[in-house]
Amino acid sequence: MTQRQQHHQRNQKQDLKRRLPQCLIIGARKSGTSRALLEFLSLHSSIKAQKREVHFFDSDENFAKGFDWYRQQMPTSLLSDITIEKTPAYFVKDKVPHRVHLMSNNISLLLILRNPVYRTLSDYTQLKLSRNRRGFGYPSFETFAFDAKTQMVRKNYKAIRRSIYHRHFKKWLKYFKLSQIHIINGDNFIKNPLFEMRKVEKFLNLKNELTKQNFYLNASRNFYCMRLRNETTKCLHSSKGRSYKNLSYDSMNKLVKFFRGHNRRFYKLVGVDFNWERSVRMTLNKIKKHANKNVSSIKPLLASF
Ligand SMILES: Nc1ncnc2c1ncn2[C@@H]1O[C@H](COP(=O)(O)OS(=O)(=O)O)[C@@H](OP(=O)(O)O)[C@H]1O
Repeated sequence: MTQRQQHHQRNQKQDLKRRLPQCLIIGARKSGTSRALLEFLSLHSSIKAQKREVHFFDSDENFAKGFDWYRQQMPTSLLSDITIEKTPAYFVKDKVPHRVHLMSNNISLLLILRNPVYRTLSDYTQLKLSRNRRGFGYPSFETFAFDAKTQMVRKNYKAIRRSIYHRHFKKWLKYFKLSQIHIINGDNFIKNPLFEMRKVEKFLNLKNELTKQNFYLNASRNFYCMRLRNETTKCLHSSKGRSYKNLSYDSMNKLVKFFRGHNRRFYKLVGVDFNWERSVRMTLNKIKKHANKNVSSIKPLLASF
């Protein structure tokens, strides 16, 4: 090693510290935030990610511990790296945007959003399976989502409320410029992760490192998995990429109609039309073809049922 290289290595070591994140993945829950986006981003050599959800900004108890405590939760990084933390609950919790702004007003924010109908079903399925695992039964999706008397969509059901994106997004726009928030189309991200990851690299001013070699479509999972640097492969946990069971055409259609206006308001806020209704309508049309109008299993987008 030359003297210059030794000097450079010494400087780099001294530079290695725990730093507050310069980028946050703020959500949304069940959109690919927790694993897919963070794992795919971590393939980049300049990304230093805390893999655990720290829940700093949404928990009063953690926030009271202060920014220095938060910094200590981060992995070590070089000055040239980008430290990232993700907690999907950040997107929907009222206090969070202000608290993030107190830490940094020029932070970069990543928000991955799926079609709200699929996100809602995914949210319900997650809660149902976790109750079932503990040996409890769980009421049907319709019991939660539709008023027993009127059969109208219950906007206060948590899984629905979390999918009314414009309401949550408005709170972020009070503190941050639209240009600071990069929205990833979660449905596209499932189908073509490289395309979406390249846009993320650009947004974060990272050099373009990710290539098609990093991703491959796993036939049995019907989802993209990663090829790591040491030539091994890694898919996400089997709890990611589930099928949603037993939703009728009418229930699904009711959800599509409910979200129509909310989606339009969101498109207007961000200046992008995500065309969510079109993609879910394609699923609906497939369901219609089933004689009994019952969906035995939906696996959106990549797989057919
Ligand atoms: N490559 C790949 N492999 C597996 N799963 C993928 C992938 N890309 C995106 N997704 C989608 O990620 C959804 C889970 O989202 P999150 O990780 O944000 O869920 S959580 O909020 O942390 O529980 C998960 O939701 P479900 O399909 O409902 O299980 C997936 O649709």
